[in-house]
Amino acid sequence: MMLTALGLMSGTSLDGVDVALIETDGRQIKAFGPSGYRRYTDGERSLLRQALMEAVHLPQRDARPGVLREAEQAVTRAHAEAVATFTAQNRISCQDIDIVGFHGQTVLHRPERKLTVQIGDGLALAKAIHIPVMHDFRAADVEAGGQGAPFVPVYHRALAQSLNREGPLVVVNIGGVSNITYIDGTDTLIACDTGPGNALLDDFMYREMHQPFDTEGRFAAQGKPDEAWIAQALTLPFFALPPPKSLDRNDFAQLRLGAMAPADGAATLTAFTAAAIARVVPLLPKPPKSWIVSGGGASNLTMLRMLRERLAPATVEAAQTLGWAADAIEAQAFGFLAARGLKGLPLSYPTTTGVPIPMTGGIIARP
Ligand SMILES: Nc1ncnc2c1ncn2[C@@H]1O[C@H](COP(=O)(O)OP(=O)(O)OP(=O)(O)O)[C@@H](O)[C@H]1O
Ligand SMILES: CC(=O)N[C@H]1[C@@H]2OC[C@@H](O2)[C@@H](O)[C@@H]1O[C@H](C)C(=O)O
Repeated sequence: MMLTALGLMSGTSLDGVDVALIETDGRQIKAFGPSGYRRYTDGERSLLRQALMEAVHLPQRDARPGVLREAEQAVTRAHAEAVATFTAQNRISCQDIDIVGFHGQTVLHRPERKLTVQIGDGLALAKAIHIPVMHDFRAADVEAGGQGAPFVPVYHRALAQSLNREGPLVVVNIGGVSNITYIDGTDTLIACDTGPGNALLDDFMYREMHQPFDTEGRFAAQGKPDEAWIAQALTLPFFALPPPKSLDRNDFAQLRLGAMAPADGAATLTAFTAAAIARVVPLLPKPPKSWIVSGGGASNLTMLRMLRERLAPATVEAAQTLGWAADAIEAQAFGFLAARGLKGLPLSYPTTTGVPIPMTGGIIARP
């Protein structure tokens, strides 16, 4: 049975809430609906930054000490507003939506402690928007011993079905953190986080240039990467680990650039993300022939150029050039995952998160 699912994603970049509608049976994509975006206000973003700092000491998934309670309420409210605006603008009635997939905001990811925390109140959201809400997608996976991330691979596989690209094909999502899905035409999906995405660069741009990000990579284009710094950073043990593996947004936040001009700093961090993605190639069964780049990083032209240099002779294409809605893919994915969760289909596999057996997940809250 086809479902109309609305996906809501608030990623590690802390920029805002992506909204996307999708028609799917959880296996195939029947149609894409519209997508939308609700930016976090400066106040919300600084509350979320405080919540990330406070979450470092969280003992368990449902604890909400200090500012975390207030941050959770803000996340829920922002999502409710995002849905209200989206449905009004697109003249969609809440009765037309079967399920909402609500990722929430990750504030801590420590799978080795069986702990991954996404704040956002599923029940309060369901009551506010009058639609059933699926949430807590990652909990069952980490509880069973999986990494709890990445979860978009099943959706990347569904998207890739419509493509005619020479395999193996990799879809790489460059958000706050980067992750890949390796698809070789067999049933086996291989996936992992690869290292930084835009988060280090965003934090650097904010500190040095008082800008939220490096628009189209124009600033980094004026600088020169410090290859010795990148080679040193790539000696961190994470990069040599085989997939599956996952990261917390702030796992590399302690890395410090040496003294260099700001443009060289931006170039170095952009090249570090590209080099960390390329570092995964020897850890895959075969070298990929085609790469498709999604997430906000696909809008960074310097990032795309650096990826092409490091992945040649493989082809590198931005998802939007294939007609995919690069910025909406993760929101679509959580709509798709909600449909899968409703049907009890696996959300994660031993080869995507390291969970011992294919695992369904998500908790449903009804209005
Ligand atoms: N026009 C642009 N030019 C350069 N970079 C951009 C542009 N638009 C977005 N970005 C980058 O993409 C980031 C947002 O990416 P995205 O929305 O994919 O992240 P996310 O969903 O929060 O992260 P994650 O996938 O880690 O959950 C911004 O913070 C910025 O670094
Ligand atoms: C714990 C968590 O929220 N991880 C995010 C983060 O952002 C990118 C990368 O790290 C990925 O592993 C994941 O998000 C995507 C949507 C995923 O699960 O596939």
